[in-house]
Amino acid sequence: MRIPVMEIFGPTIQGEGMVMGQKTMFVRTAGCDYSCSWCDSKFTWDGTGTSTSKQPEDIIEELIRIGGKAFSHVTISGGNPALHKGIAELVDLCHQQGWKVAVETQASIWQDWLAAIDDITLSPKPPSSGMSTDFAKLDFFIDKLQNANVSLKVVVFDQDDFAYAENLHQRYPAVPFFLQTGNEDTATTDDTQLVADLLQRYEQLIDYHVRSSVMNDVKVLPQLHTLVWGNKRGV
Ligand SMILES: C[S@@+](CC[C@H](N)C(=O)[O-])C[C@H]1O[C@@H](n2cnc3c(N)ncnc32)[C@H](O)[C@@H]1O
Ligand SMILES: Nc1nc2[nH]cc(C(=O)O)c2c(=O)[nH]1
Ligand code: SF4
Ligand SMILES: [Mg+2]
Repeated sequence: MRIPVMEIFGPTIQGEGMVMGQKTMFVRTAGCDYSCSWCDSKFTWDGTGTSTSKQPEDIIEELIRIGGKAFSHVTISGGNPALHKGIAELVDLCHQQGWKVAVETQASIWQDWLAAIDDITLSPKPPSSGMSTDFAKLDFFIDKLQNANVSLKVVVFDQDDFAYAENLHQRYPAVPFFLQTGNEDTATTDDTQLVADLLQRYEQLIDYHVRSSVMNDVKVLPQLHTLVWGNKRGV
């Protein structure tokens, strides 16, 4: 079954969340059921980008053509990869190659192939995104993935977002939890200014975190790839 693909790139490092620093290839799918105000990948859903419909076998071929033998891990992101049933086959083919597979999704649409993923990041959206969380759906995800390597990652822009994250962590205390700095300017090419702003936001987030009495087992991380490469695509 075909998958609409926006870009395939790597090897690079996973710049976010539970496996930050892991060398990985990326497959970025097209389309999203959300429209977050601050989405750093709007081109996957706002009509400004072009996708190509690809068979899973062709994606494997392209991964090998681009990455050679210099990787053992593939991250599927988007958009929302969970829009696409064809990813089941892609995951199987990656596993046959001996590669591990990670997925990034906002936990709004369930697919049975999610249970086969090695590193699953669920990233529910805080108030600043303009989206609202269906907690019944999220409960279903967490229940289905209770034996999987799953984590929650919340991007925080302000105090309301932090309060949302606190509430979420208290709802699922056993799930590894990551806070992530929000990038407010996803268009700028002034990397010096961007990095200064991001580090200031990271410090602000650490400040919320260390003062909270309910986030003691939570990890607070920057978006590493934006610190290294700014808003550049395909890294
Ligand atoms: C582009 S999304 C694609 C996967 C999926 N749609 C999701 O949101 O989880 C990948 C990750 O980037 C995060 N993200 C998007 N825009 C961001 C921004 N401006 N600053 C920081 N993180 C951002 C999302 O919250 C998500 O965790
Ligand atoms: N290096 C790097 N790490 C990432 N982690 C999550 C990403 C994403 O856009 O989903 C991403 C990305 O685009 N690049
Ligand atoms: S859910 Fe993810 S891809 Fe979709 S709009 Fe939000 S951040 Fe962007
Ligand atoms: Mg990204």
